[in-house]
Amino acid sequence: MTAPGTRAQTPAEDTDDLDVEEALALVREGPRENRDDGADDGTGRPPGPPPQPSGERPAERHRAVPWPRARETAARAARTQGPKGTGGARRVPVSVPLADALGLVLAAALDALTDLPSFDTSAMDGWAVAGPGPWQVRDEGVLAGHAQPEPLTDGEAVRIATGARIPADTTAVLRTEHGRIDAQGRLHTTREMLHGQDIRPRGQECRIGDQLLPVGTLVTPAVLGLAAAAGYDTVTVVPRPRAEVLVLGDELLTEGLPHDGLIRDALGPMLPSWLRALGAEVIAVRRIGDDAQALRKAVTGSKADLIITMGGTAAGPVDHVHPILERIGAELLVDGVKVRPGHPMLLARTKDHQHLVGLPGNPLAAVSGLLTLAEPLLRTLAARPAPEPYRLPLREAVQGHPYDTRLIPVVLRGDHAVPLHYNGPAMLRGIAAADGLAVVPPGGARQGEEAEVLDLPWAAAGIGVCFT
Ligand SMILES: Nc1nc2c(c(=O)[nH]1)N[C@H]1C(S)=C(S)[C@@H](COP(=O)(O)OP(=O)(O)OC[C@H]3O[C@@H](n4cnc5c(N)ncnc54)[C@H](O)[C@@H]3O)O[C@H]1N2
Ligand code: MOO
Repeated sequence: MTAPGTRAQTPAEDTDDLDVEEALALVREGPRENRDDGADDGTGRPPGPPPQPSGERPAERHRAVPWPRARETAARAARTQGPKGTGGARRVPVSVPLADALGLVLAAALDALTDLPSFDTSAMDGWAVAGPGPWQVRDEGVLAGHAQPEPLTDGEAVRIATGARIPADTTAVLRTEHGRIDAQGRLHTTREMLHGQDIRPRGQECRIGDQLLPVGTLVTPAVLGLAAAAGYDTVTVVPRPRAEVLVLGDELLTEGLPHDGLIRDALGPMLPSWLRALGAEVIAVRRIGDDAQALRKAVTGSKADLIITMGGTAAGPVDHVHPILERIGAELLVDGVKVRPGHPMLLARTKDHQHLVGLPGNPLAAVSGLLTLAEPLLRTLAARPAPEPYRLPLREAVQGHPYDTRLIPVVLRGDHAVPLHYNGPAMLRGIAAADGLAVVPPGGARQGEEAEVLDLPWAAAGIGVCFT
């Protein structure tokens, strides 16, 4: 690996960060016409037969789908009949207390349960007055939250607080700063007054039964506030999809320093909170090791909507994910994706209303799988709106993979995406500092060229907001 100081001047290719397989694929880049399997890679370039990069199962290149198609497949897999307006989400709506609704999506329209305001109310601190001044001021004032005050008679005024009920026959509210009391105790206005001034009439914002927000609205803090104001204690929402995480690999330690060929599990601490940020409820995290029977039992016994496995997707002696899926008769919907890192990722339907996303074990490859397959699937299950795609110019050139999309950690600086180094499949150093991932098409991107950017859930929303 090159010392960090020498990297600043280099384009964000980092061939030295690539695994052997990726690096070989790069040097073996053939002419575009010699592309592999005839599949559309979303670039509009003509397909052709592939060279076989080393370390790849031959059959995999034929099954691997282009990155955009993998995302569409994952979104579609979750789409069946669901509440109208929720984009086909299949979950049965639930009623939850407002405190638990943040980040969920409304499965029933938010119709006002009351007029808002529900009574004529003062918009300002001052005096409620009746008729033209000067006015005789009552001794007793009117505060917010109190019972209906006595009606005013013409020429009478009463001290009133913002939000208090307006006495019957009030013609206007005079603000404190616009009134003057003379020596006889009479109230005068220092400004011209309009009839109805600073009175919020009942129903000004909505009438009972008005639709305030449609089905499909994401529940934000502001939506919670509106729902409360409109009289709701609970709202009807699409429930969080339930996710179960299966951590594979005998080499993983849960604490302490790596030793004797054992390494720290980096995905166990990362995935559950990331899944929650993507809208899931994580119902279990199980450590399976490299035990095929335990994996089978965990998969067949799971009650989750989405099972996520981490590791074991490739063709090694203890890579049990493919064999187990085959044995239980799961339907492979995506078996390899033309994306680096992460190409061995997979998506399977394990049974009705249950899917499994197999993330590769290399940590950045797992992130790639999470954003490529789990994100669209969870988003559709949760009926969340798809993020609006956006593109930014790259501050540095990024060398591409010859045939596959690359996902490169970037920080956003001004109007540019700055590619980060340490973006190799086994590295988390780049992504831990990143605001997003740039989507670099096959063949790469020049300096200044625009690339799509996938936001990381916490980059825009703030860490406290997105992990609810
Ligand atoms: N013959 C082939 N070998 C490999 C291929 C291939 O296509 N053919 N693909 C390579 C690529 S690319 C990747 S990515 C990995 C994917 O491998 P698996 O999904 O089977 O993952 P493992 O072999 O279990 O682990 C790979 C790597 O990641 C480490 N790992 C696993 N889990 C964790 C974790 N929770 N925290 C931190 N690190 C983890 C594991 O120790 C390995 O070093 O396969 C290549 N090989
Ligand atoms: O190239 Mo793998 O998919 O390490 O990421």
